[in-house]
Amino acid sequence: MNKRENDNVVAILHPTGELRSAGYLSGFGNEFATEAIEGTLPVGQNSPQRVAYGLYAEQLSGTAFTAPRGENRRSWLYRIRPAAVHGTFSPYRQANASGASLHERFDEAAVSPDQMRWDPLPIPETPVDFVDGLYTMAGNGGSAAQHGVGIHLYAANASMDGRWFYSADGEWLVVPQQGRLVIATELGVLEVMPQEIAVIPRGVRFSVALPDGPSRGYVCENYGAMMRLPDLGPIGANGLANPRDFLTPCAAYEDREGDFELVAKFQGHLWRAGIGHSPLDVVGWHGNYAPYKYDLRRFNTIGSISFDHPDPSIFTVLTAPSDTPGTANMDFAIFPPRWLVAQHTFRPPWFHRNVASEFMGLVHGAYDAKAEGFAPGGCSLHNCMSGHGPDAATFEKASGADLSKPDVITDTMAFMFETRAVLRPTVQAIEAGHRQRDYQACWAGLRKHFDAGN
Ligand SMILES: O=C(O)Cc1cc(O)ccc1O
Ligand SMILES: [Fe+2]
Repeated sequence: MNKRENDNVVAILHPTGELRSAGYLSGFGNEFATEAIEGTLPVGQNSPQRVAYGLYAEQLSGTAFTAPRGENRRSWLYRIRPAAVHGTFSPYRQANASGASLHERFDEAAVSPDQMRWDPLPIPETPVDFVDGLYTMAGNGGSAAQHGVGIHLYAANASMDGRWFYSADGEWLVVPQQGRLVIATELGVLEVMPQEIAVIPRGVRFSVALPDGPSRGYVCENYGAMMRLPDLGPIGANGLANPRDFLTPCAAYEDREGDFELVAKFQGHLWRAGIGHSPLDVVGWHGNYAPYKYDLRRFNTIGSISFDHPDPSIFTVLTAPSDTPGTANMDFAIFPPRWLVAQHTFRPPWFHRNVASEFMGLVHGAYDAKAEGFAPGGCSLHNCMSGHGPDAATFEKASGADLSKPDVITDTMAFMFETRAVLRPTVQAIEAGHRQRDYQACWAGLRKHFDAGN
């Protein structure tokens, strides 16, 4: 058999021990086929008696075997050792000085209807990698219930070295805010910059390297049905996030042995097991269950060209359905640079209350509803029916703006994890030193303008 390395594979194992990107395949949820060594993938079947090059065949199922064809997600992996090969798991406690922890305990504090906001999570002063730097902010539902989300932040300054992580509890939407991430997964390597996102399916093992040093960002762990592109309705066949801009990595593997560690998130708890080899040993794979990345700057933003500010659903990048049609378990929406041209309209986001709950973050620049206090890396929580909207400074400015001219918002990238169920902040989030306890003051300056005679 011809054992030639695939020409598309730039480098498998970098001298520093890091896997490097071998390129990408384009499209959302496609049936992909990719091999780092030509001749790896069996032809016309999935599980031959003997796989090429002495590899093992292994199926990775992300949906029920019997899920309808349009929903069914699975991939076949051809690997050096099956995923079953590792030691026994014992409870794992994150190593960091700050006490930050990743968990699923959303019932430890009464959830108040207060609007809440936080400054960016401080970067650690001692070496902390992505796993040890994860910090759960809020969530609902859980892995046992298979619906809801966990919302986490990460702040890290060290690359994961000799260890890999996976979550059996949900898929991970990673939104870096500071620092590039090299996410080396079983199915290939994703390089993700701020203003890009990565999605790692439930169960896929990965490590995170930080080539730019101190890094920070957001994670939405989706316990429910997998995220997908929203339907476009009357928008038509194109627009918002276009499928071809989603990139899935080409196969890349390493054949590495040592005294390593596998960390799992399973039913809300972290576990560790010894593993004698790198689990990133998949030489080829095919299927439609795979990690992907997307550049948020490719989003085709659509808005009002007549009057009134549209509902933010127009900004949906990805949506994860619930059992109720039209009511998502979670939506991921962004607020990218755009023109504001609406006439006789208050152009920024309006004051509102929402049956859904809104967790917002800021990747870059400033957000058009908040003149001050919402910093890149910070976050806010506006829960079910809690009033919110532009702060007083934004209201005053926009109420007096000259609407004869279009206004362009540049240098911005805010986002929202919007959920059907109330987002319950964790005790560590409520008590955090970086929580802005005076957040409500941003609306206190909204003066009474009422004049019945006018
Ligand atoms: O609350 C927010 O800032 C998010 C938001 C933005 C918008 O343009 C319309 C509604 C909405 O909830
Ligand atoms: Fe809102």
